[in-house]
Amino acid sequence: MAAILIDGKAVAAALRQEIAAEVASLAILREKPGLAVVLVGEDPASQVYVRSKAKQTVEVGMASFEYRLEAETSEGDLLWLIGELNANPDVDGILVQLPLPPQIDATKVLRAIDPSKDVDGFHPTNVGLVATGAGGIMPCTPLGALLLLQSVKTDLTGLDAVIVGRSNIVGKPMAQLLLGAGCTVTIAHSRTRDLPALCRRADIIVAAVGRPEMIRGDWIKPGAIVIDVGINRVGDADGKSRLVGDVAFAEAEAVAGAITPVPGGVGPMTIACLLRNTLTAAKARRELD
Ligand SMILES: Nc1nc(=O)c2c([nH]1)NC[C@@H]1CN(c3ccc(C(=O)N[C@@H](CCC(=O)O)C(=O)O)cc3)C=[N+]21
Repeated sequence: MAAILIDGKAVAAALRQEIAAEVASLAILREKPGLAVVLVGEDPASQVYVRSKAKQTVEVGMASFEYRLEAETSEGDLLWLIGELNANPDVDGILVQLPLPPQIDATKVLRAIDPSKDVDGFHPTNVGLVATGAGGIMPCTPLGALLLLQSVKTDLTGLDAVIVGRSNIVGKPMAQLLLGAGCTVTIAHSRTRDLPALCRRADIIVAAVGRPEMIRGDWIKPGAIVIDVGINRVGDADGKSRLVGDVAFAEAEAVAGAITPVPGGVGPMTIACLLRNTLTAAKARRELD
């Protein structure tokens, strides 16, 4: 039996519609929510993401503020801009696109963002609030992955989840969200012994390692739900490039119960969740929560 294909594009579009409706009703009473995106340097992939973030922000009825700074921008100048955005009442959410150039300490920059405007959920205050189940802003990619899981199975209680990858951006916060949803969570990484055997026990696999097609079909328990967070650009034999995930999709699809594609899986959800976090932050700042 072939796997259910989890359509991230469709789930994200439905989520954006809900957000747009709520933004419209909110905007009757108050200023519309605003999202500021800061890009340092000219990384082409980052430029594509920033452009689609701005477009979708406007589409749901929010204000979009874009800041494109040259690659040589100093840490001090970036910190100054963040101070301005923290103080600007039209800005509800601030996102500083990662990675940052080497002269800038990303940790320092992320800590400078007002936690109530930290729509990426990367500030230690939000990390701590989410980890203790005390609220806080959830990071967009793990939140999107969780919503995709719940789109095929509403109750995840008691399921064995294996997350492959231990990054602060995906692996660790994903573990917190799955714990919160009642899963038994294992975080695997490059030093894990016998990763294939560990994965074979999982009801849920979340792949977030950034290695093209590393997770093979025979690592997957029949019927398991597979969420592929990886976005890897690889060169084809004919010289063209294409996007693949961290999961060998064709093999995995034959075994899994449900699986996300790349592209069209977690990626679109990341942006939809960014908009959701911006709306949540805007409501909190307007004391409508
Ligand atoms: N502070 C910060 N927050 C981020 O959330 C953040 C970041 N920095 N730096 C870069 C990564 C990457 N990221 C993506 C968002 C959407 C897609 C996406 O929509 N991808 C499409 C395909 C896009 C394509 O064709 O290239 C898809 O998977 O279907 C991908 C990647 C957010 N990031």
